[in-house]
Amino acid sequence: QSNLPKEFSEKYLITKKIGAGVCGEVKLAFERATCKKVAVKTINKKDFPASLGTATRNAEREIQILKKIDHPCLIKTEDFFQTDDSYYIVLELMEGGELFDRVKSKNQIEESIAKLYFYQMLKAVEYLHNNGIIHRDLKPENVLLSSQDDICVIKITDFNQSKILEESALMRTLCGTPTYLAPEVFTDAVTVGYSSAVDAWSLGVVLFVCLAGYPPFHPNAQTGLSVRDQITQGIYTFIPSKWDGISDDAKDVVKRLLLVDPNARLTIEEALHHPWLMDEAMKETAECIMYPRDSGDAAEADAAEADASTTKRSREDDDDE
Ligand SMILES: C/C(=N\NC(=N)NO)c1ccc(NC(=O)Nc2ccc(/C(C)=N/N/C(N)=N/O)cc2)cc1
Repeated sequence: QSNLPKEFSEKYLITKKIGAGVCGEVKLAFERATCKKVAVKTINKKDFPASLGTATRNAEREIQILKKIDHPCLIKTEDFFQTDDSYYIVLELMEGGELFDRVKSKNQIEESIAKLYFYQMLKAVEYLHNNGIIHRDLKPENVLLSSQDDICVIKITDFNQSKILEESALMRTLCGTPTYLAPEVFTDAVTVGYSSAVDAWSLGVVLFVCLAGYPPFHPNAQTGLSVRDQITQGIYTFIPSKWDGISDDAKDVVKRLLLVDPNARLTIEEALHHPWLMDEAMKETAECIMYPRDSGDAAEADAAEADASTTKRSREDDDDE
């Protein structure tokens, strides 16, 4: 137990390490008052001595984002603590662990399950983009599963790389008439910079890995190209043995997300309207697990239904007499 803040260790009992990240680890903890299991993500500030300022600013921004977001497929945080060398984020425990480990253990995820997870990821990222947030680090390690079952809620986590789209002077300039505007203002990296399309690309890679069990861009690809060149040239292979059993619609979504030109790439909105996602049964399942009617409402609704059917039956009996 490194030097945990006193009020933290009074409230939580930290037990074992359950996940490890680049800038910190995830531990299983119990809230002493309720014995409820939680996850605690530790973010070490000292790991970035050079850019201590950045790490602190990043963590502050991440905590600001974590407090603001509210969606069934985005991680919920319960508490925050910090010492001079670490941040402690207390989160809901996602019993199913990370999608990364699920894909590794299953090798390939069954197409209908991959579609259910992908639909939830799209809804979560749609919410982020509608709230001016770009995640920028979507990967299977940052997609958590709510249970060991295949059919479960997924939640996106780790907003360490996220950007909040603020109204900028440049954005205001670009809204005005560009009569006197120099060309480089339009083409300058800052203008073209990160857009929400980066998240669509990443989701394409995540979907590819879920369906095929191997990443589209990887070091020992037969291309002899570096991973960076494979990505910038959009060169990847659908290995037949892995993709033969997978539908053409699924392949088409991947192809349209892994387009190098961000303007040609599917947006999250467009992906949600792709034929592969026009699957009412899947959407019904997703809505049901994302927005469970709590037992009270459900019992009430069932009672009302039962009541209605008895009334109907008694009317029929009357008719029979
Ligand atoms: C149930 C279980 N394991 N079960 C077991 N018995 N394992 O032995 C389990 C549960 C959850 C996880 N992962 C998990 O919760 N990750 C995670 C990753 C990142 C972040 C955040 C906020 N990051 N923010 C930053 N700045 N990052 O750098 C939060 C959570 C792993 C295993």
